[in-house]
Amino acid sequence: MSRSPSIPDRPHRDIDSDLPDDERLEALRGHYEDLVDVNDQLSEQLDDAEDRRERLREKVDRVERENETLKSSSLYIATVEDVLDDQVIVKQHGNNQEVLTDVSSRIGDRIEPGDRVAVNDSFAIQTILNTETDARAQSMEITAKPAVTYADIGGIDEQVREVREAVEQPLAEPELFDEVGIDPPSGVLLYGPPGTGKTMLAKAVANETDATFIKMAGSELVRKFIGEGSRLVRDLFEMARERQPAIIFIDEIDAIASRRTESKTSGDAEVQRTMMQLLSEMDGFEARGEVRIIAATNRFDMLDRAILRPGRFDRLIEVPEPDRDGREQILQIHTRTMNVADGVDFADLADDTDGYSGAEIESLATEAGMFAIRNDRNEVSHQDFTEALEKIEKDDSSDVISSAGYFYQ
Ligand SMILES: Nc1ncnc2c1ncn2[C@@H]1O[C@H](COP(=O)(O)OP(=O)(O)OP(=O)(O)O)[C@@H](O)[C@H]1O
Repeated sequence: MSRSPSIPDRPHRDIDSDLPDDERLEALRGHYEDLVDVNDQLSEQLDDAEDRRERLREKVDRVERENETLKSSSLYIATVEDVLDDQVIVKQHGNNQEVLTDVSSRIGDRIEPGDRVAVNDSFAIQTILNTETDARAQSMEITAKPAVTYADIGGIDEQVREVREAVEQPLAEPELFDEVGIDPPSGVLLYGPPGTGKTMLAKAVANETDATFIKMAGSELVRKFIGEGSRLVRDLFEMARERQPAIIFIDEIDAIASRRTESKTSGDAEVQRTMMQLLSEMDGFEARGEVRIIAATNRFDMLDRAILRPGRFDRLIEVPEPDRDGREQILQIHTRTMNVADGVDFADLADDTDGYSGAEIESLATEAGMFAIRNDRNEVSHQDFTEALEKIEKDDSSDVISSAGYFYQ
């Protein structure tokens, strides 16, 4: 930018009043010319200043437009690896590319190794991500005290008993384990077909022990938050420690802990890293602490055996499809708040729902209620249930039911 021109001195002339008139007139004319000269210089400077102002205004407009574009364009997520004097090393998520990038003083003063940042195409850091924008908050479901109780779970009494023993007791009566001198199971793995109550079981323990329920889905870890997996696993355990007593529930654990495949794509390496992080968190875990870990899968066959070693998921509980009595119990649970007619025969319906999971029985009850509404009744009859059954069978859900067994064998 050009430097500001100096303001010309004010013209000054001593005019002796004793001078003859013609000489005084000459001197005054000279002074007048000096003044006109200074005036011209000042007007020129004024024009220059206005030009400069105009150019600055254009520059501000351009910067504002660029700023708007930056705000609305996509940015990449990266983690700060190291902070140097006026540069930082960031590692882009997903491809793990490390880049040395300049950083403005506005951001540089606040940045620390480990921070998550948003970078643009040229890796310039645009912003430091705060917890609201953090994937950690989006990837976990956190409930202070879930509403599910053991009374809401039907047909899997033996599994409820086992879960209470392996998860609830160490939280509620840790002294029992201290006195006997044994460690409770580190992690509990629930396996079985979809919709059989695995998530309900984990929630019910949290309810019973007044523990915070923190759920993370394995599939989301590797599909939705690419490049974030191992960090999120670390965050998951950290969050559980902050909020203990807590139950960590990792659903679809097979997504991060499957047996290694032959292919060595970067996606596999990422999944592998996420699993290693999970194993290392579990290995460094205080078994008698106030955080319990439950995982669930309906692909037990696919699991990497490394996660089942002692000190990891060392208590396996199979949660099967409900048997006939179980189905009757579940039907009763899911019709508790429904206006059911006297003639509804739950034993009969239990016979007709062979192969149904708890979730499917719940949909059957809802569907029966829909039939009653469609027929302008506020009471649900036995026929509503049988029609609902026919509709569900027609929708071909039976194929899904019969294939479920194959998955978790
Ligand atoms: N044993 C059960 N007793 C009562 N309701 C059940 C039972 N099993 C499943 N349900 C109903 O089905 C819904 C889904 O069950 P839940 O999420 O616990 O299944 P899941 O085994 O975790 O399934 P997924 O493997 O698909 O995650 C529950 O909200 C509940 O309404």
